[in-house]
Amino acid sequence: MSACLLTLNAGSSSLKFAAYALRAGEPWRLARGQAEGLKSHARFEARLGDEAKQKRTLGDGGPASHRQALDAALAWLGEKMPGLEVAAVGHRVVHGGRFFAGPVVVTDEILQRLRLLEPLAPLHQPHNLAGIEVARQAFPDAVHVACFDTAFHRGHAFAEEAYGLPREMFEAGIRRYGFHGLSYESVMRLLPAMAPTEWNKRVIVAHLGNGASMCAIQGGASVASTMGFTALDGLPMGTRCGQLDPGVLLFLMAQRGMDAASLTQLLYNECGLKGLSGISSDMRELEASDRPEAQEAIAYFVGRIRREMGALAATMRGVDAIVFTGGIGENAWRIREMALEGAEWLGIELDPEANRAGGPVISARHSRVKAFVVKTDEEAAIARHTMEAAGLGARPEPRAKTLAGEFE
Ligand SMILES: Nc1ncnc2c1ncn2[C@@H]1O[C@H](COP(=O)(O)OP(=O)(O)O)[C@@H](O)[C@H]1O
Ligand SMILES: CC(=O)OP(=O)(O)O
Ligand SMILES: [Mg+2]
Repeated sequence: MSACLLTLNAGSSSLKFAAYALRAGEPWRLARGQAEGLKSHARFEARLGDEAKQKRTLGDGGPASHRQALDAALAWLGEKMPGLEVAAVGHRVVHGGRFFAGPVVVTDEILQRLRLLEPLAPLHQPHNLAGIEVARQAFPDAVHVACFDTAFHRGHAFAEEAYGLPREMFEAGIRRYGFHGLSYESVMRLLPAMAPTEWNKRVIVAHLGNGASMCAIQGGASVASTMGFTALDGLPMGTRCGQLDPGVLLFLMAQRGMDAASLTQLLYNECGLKGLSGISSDMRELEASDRPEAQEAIAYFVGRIRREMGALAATMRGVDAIVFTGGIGENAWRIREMALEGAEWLGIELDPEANRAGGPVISARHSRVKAFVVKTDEEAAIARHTMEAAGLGARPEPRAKTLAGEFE
């Protein structure tokens, strides 16, 4: 088998992977798979070429670790693609901090720098970096490339990047970074074919997965994100709180004696859909439940999407297209319907039938603002960056900005 490229994408509830052939400057997908539902009911599914998808539970069908998921992915690749010659591995790394504004070839020194950011993305960064370590051992001759979720947002204006904190803290790197950048890049690559006149005007993309954020994109560039310094801010998520009054944290510390470790556990693992419903972090389980707590959790999730839609539209002085993506955004038509209910004031009118059918166009024909469902392909974004950074494609090396580390 000729040389190929692998991608690894550890999300907070999933591990997605793919294998690509290297053809004429573009990655050509050979196989893809994922372990998902890692926090509730872990399942593994994968497909080689046009073969039927293979599906099974992972472990005992309850929660599973990212390490179990990675072992299953590498075992499946070894079995289905024997003699696989891996020239490069592209890794999704959620936080690039101030250090990295573009993809970078991984070295020991870079790994060390990325480890400093683990406290800023505890649900992701440790798994991203563990994936790099395991893959470097499994494929020692391959070039390993880190591709960052934060990179797409690095051009924000000061007013979008800063918090209302003393200036010295901004300079020290305490600022809004934004995440899900690889997903937004992937959506923006697919959107021109669907929205030839709108894609480079004012677009709001809602990435609704286990992690969830929204992004204002103008002229093809990110101008604002609902996520900030960490992937806790903005929308509520599977187990994360979303936007929160910092006074709540002061109260919990002073009155309930909570420390950094217990607050980290609370805010990252026990809040959001799971905390509000007391049932599950998984939207499918909440949609299937008739308990009022499940419906209230969904109402809170949708209400915050509506608020952020208004806020991002205000940032861009209007909106021309809205896009839903991510596990929930692509599959949950009820959530899209609720999120766009009453959005005529913004110029958005839904076509309920098209929305139920899954789009890709879900706005009514006469709607001034167009609405779409776009299937994100973070793996393809990682593969393209990796080809370039590893020098395997036709295009030149991307700029990789390395700055001094404030968190050291
Ligand atoms: N058919 C569906 N209907 C409703 N929600 C769905 C559906 N399929 C997936 N989801 C939801 O998508 C979320 C996972 O999104 P995903 O983007 O795969 O996760 P991650 O953020 O870990 O990458 C879960 O809340 C899951 O319930
Ligand atoms: C940044 C983030 O929240 O990612 P995910 O949605 O994959 O958990
Ligand atoms: Mg994800």
